[in-house]
Amino acid sequence: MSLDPSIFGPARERLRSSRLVDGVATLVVEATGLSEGERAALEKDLRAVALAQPDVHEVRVAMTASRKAGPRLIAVGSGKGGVGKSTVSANLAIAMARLGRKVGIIDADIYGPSQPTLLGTSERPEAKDKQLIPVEAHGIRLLSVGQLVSPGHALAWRGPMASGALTQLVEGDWSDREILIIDLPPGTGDVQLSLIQKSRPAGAVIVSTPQDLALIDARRAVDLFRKTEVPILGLIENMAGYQCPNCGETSDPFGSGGAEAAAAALDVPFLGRLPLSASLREASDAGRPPAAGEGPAAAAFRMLAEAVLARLDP
Ligand SMILES: Nc1ncnc2c1ncn2[C@@H]1O[C@H](COP(=O)(O)OP(=O)(O)OP(=O)(O)O)[C@@H](O)[C@H]1O
Repeated sequence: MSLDPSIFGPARERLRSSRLVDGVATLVVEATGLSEGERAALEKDLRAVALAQPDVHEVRVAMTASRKAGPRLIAVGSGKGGVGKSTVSANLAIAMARLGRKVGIIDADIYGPSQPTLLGTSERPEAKDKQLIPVEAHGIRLLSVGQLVSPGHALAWRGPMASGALTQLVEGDWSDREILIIDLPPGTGDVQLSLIQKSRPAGAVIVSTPQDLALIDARRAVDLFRKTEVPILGLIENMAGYQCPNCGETSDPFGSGGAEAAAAALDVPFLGRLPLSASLREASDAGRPPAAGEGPAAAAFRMLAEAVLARLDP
């Protein structure tokens, strides 16, 4: 025997079967595309309706979801600008590629798209059947807002125009990629919110500097990802301590451990730190991402990449 689907109202659209045997109702529900929260709410509603039926003593709900093929997204965000989010995104992507992953990067920073500079490429993407084909650089693929507009113009964009362009980037031809890093615009406003809702990242990385102010901003980023139910893979502390250009030694003129403590207080994993380093900045500005080379910076990014991947696939 089965329950009459109409008792479930609009939720019946997701109901695939509703059997009733000896007072036990078994509901099979199609949950593709729903967030954890939406699934839980749907399950609660269905359960309540079924339990209210006279012959039902127990309800079992089975959720099924067809896994969408394609890359998994990792959003890299920061509460404010200038903390090194783009630098970290680019080098994480390259370090992951060097660990054998097929990686793409979406530069969604409408206020200052810097990935073409960081990756040293001025190539423009071609379009095939209205779909953008990402360009290749340092073993990864890239689509950037910066490739769609001339420098300095992105800033003037308003809501719908910006989100139209961002949709084009997200819907580019990423079919052969396993992982897509998305370099979000700095901050925690509406642009970030709608991009996260649209692209549904599998996880998020937050970049912060050790200064108190930036950590308050990191808290905002944490709140944004919690609100959108994106699992936070962890916090990366950037510009932590000062690396002497002569001897390579790192000192902590402003004290150390702030971000680690903040991560603990925010209840997010601490993924590691990168020192303030003149050579890192020079190489980045010149389009030579340190993660693509050898040396301490490459090793640091490799460790961060491993930490992120370990959280993504525990
Ligand atoms: N660890 C570091 N040591 C030295 N300089 C760094 C470090 N990380 C980033 N920078 C430099 O800081 C500047 C800002 O970095 P980046 O553009 O990556 O930050 P962002 O958070 O993405 O900024 P925006 O919000 O403006 O996009 C760049 O000049 C970059 O080279």
